[in-house]
Amino acid sequence: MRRLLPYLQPYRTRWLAMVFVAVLSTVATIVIPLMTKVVIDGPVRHHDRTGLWWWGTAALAIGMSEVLLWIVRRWLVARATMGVEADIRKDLYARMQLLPMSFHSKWQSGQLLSRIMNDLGTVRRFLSFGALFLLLNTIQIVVTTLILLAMYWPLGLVVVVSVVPICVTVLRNERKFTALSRKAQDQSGRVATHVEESALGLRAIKSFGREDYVYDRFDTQVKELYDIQVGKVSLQATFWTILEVIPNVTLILVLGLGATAAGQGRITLGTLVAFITMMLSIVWPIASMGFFLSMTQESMTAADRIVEVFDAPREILDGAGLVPVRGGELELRDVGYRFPDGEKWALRHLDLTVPAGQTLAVVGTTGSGKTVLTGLISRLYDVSEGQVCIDGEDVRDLRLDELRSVVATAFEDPTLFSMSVRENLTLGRSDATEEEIREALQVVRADFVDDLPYGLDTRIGEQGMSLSGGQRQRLALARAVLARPRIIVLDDTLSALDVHTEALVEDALREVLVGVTAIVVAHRASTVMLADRVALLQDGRITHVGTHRELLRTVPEYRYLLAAEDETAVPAGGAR
Ligand SMILES: Nc1ncnc2c1ncn2[C@@H]1O[C@H](COP(=O)(O)OP(=O)(O)OP(=O)(O)O)[C@@H](O)[C@H]1O
Repeated sequence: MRRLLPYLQPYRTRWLAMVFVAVLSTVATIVIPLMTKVVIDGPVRHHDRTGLWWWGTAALAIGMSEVLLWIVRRWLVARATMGVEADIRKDLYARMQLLPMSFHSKWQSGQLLSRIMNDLGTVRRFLSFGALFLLLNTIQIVVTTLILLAMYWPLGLVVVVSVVPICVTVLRNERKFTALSRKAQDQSGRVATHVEESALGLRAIKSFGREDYVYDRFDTQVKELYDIQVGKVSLQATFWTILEVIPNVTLILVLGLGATAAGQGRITLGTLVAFITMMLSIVWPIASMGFFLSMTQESMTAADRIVEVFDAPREILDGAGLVPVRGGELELRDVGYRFPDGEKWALRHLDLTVPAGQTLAVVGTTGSGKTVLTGLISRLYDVSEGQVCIDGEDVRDLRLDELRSVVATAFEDPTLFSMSVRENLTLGRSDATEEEIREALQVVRADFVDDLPYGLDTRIGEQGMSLSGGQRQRLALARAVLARPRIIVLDDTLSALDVHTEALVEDALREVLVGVTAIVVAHRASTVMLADRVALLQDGRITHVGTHRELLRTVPEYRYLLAAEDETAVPAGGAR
């Protein structure tokens, strides 16, 4: 929580104004019973009508100003804390964008969602009224108790003694409650993950008719959340009850002892009335402390969860250098990569050079490390050993924004965002002209865009679901082409296209690849033909590099991998 407090800094004037106004209204709350004492022991006792009017009017004025102060406080609350929530949320989001792929593959997306939405809301509620009431209630309880002690110490002592079991209860339950809060927050993250996954994977669930199975799993998760919440409420119920009962029992004692003392003339009637009124005025602050203390604990665990995201190591740090303005030669020097938790090397001892303007195809069995290799170029992952260099500069020494504007990647599984086709396309280059967008669409043969209801301005659904796999791949490819990179990385980007569309896109790509350094992950001979050379990746190692013809002639594994192409040739030959 302390770590999040600096976010209050820009709003400190409003926040302090809010606290000041609230403290003033608490002062009014405390003063009114004191006035009662003065009225009873003064004007009422002495039948002084004028004095009664004066004091009555003064009490009314203080009461009215208390109301006004409450209104002002409520008005200030939103202004003081909504901004804090928005600022933390923006920073948290920015942080999530900076965190490496290894972080995102470890963390469930629902956990991030629940932290950025629920936990932040909890912290904001605490900052806007939880912390405030904790402070106000404490001030009110302490000041009132001191006044009570000063008015008639034996009765004041009764009030002080009654605070002891309250403190004991709070301390005893605090740790249990904190643990339960954390459990509940983590579990609600898991529930959010489940909802998100099943919404995204609805097609697979429906096609296998496994709605019941998914529902049962969800039910188990929700039941667990329910049990934790009920546990939390039971615990709260115990200590809230104690906090409710103790001040009321104390009140009964004060009434009895106070009446006796007044009867014996040890205190005035005014003191007794003021005493009881003041005692009544702290019943709610004491009783509500349970609520505000649990709110504090909840928001502290929520703040912990938020800070965990801020504290996750960035790993992939910005370099200082600019990408040299040269052709874009790409070089892998003894590169190795191992996933942080992985035992096996995904890639090892990779030595490759792609001269500027040339295209290298990477062919390999599934799981051989092709995608990992493509991710190393734009530093989605950092090499575990060796170096990836562009024009002789280690990519880790370059500024990330520079690097990523020079290298464009299109993935096999294209991600399109819930925005217009145009916005999706210009993600890598926001200043692209209409003509350039059209050219890029022409390269990938995405004529279907003109048939969309609003053309380029059509908003495509979540993850572009309203488009076919091949259409999505072509848009992702157009996005990479439009970025006009010096180095283009295509990770099996044509896999979802039919043979004819693929051939058309390849023809156009051939033109795009002129003058651009490219790495093209390929499964089909026709795509391999785009490249000047081919590298065969086997089990994380490059075993052969050469032209397509050379490898076809000399490497049986390579022939085997592209065998599907030969088979497609057979029926054609057979038909002839
Ligand atoms: N996040 C991860 N953590 C640990 N291992 C991973 C992770 N992602 C991938 N791997 C492993 O790394 C290896 C290489 O994966 P990669 O995705 O690069 O294969 P690929 O050659 O692109 O396969 P495909 O052709 O099927 O896409 C695989 O053995 C895979 O299981």
